[in-house]
Amino acid sequence: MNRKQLVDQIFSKQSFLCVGLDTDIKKVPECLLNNEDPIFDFNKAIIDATAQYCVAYKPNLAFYECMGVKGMISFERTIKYLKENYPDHFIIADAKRGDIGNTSSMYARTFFEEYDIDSLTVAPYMGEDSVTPFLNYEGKWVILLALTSNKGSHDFQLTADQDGERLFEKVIRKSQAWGDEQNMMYVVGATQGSMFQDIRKVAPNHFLLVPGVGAQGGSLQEVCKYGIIKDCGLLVNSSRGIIYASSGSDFAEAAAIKAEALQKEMAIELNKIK
Ligand SMILES: O=C(O)c1cc(=O)[nH]c(=O)n1[C@@H]1O[C@H](COP(=O)(O)O)[C@@H](O)[C@H]1O
Repeated sequence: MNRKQLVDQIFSKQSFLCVGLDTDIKKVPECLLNNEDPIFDFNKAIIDATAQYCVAYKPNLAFYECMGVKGMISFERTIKYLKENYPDHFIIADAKRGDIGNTSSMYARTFFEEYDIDSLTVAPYMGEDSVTPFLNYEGKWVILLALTSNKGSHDFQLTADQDGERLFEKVIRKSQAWGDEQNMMYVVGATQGSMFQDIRKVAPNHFLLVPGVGAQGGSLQEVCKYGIIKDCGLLVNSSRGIIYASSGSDFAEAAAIKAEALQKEMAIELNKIK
């Protein structure tokens, strides 16, 4: 999916919500546990209930890989279901990959050829040759970790060099020589608040994937105040806050209510940039 198609979806649906499919078998409601593939059935119900309120889905690979082959089958079925039934939704494989060039090429083949997913989260730590193999695919996106939502983001990402440039700024500045605004986004945690001002100084036009609203306590209003741009430039993710809104048999309806509430707030923010 290219940037224009993503932006068209955002404005037509009045939403820049990404629903995180962090599906933990230990949190799947009891009513599904005797099914043959409870993870897929849970995802399918969540997708059907929330699709009208969001523009993207982000399955996090950790939640599938931890179940071995069975988990990967649930992942593959989820991707296939999305592509067949909701082809306009942007799909993010949250796998945080990145390795020496020939290994990154294999990761790229996995997610962009075998699964044919729109985008992949990538860790920048190993530098240019670990990232560029992901950028050779027309219509596919690298989503590079820049300033993450967790406490540990302070350990390295905020450290400045002798010229005062912080590591997350260096990542964003240098990586702009590898990809562009049409094939590269950055991850910036919603918990970073006013730091979005600093992000927009180095990446004024790039799309940002913003996890951390909901369970991690980030503020959508604050993210928008400092981070929104003319064509929106934001995909805001919530996982647990939506998919585990209820642990009962009404889990899908409860997820829809949470997703709709976020979509309504997003519509207000989009109205401000019209
Ligand atoms: O790359 C990510 O998506 C990510 C980056 C980051 O800085 N913080 C972060 O929480 N994430 C992911 O975003 C999701 C957040 O989930 P919730 O906190 O349940 O909404 C998880 O899948 C995390 O792995």
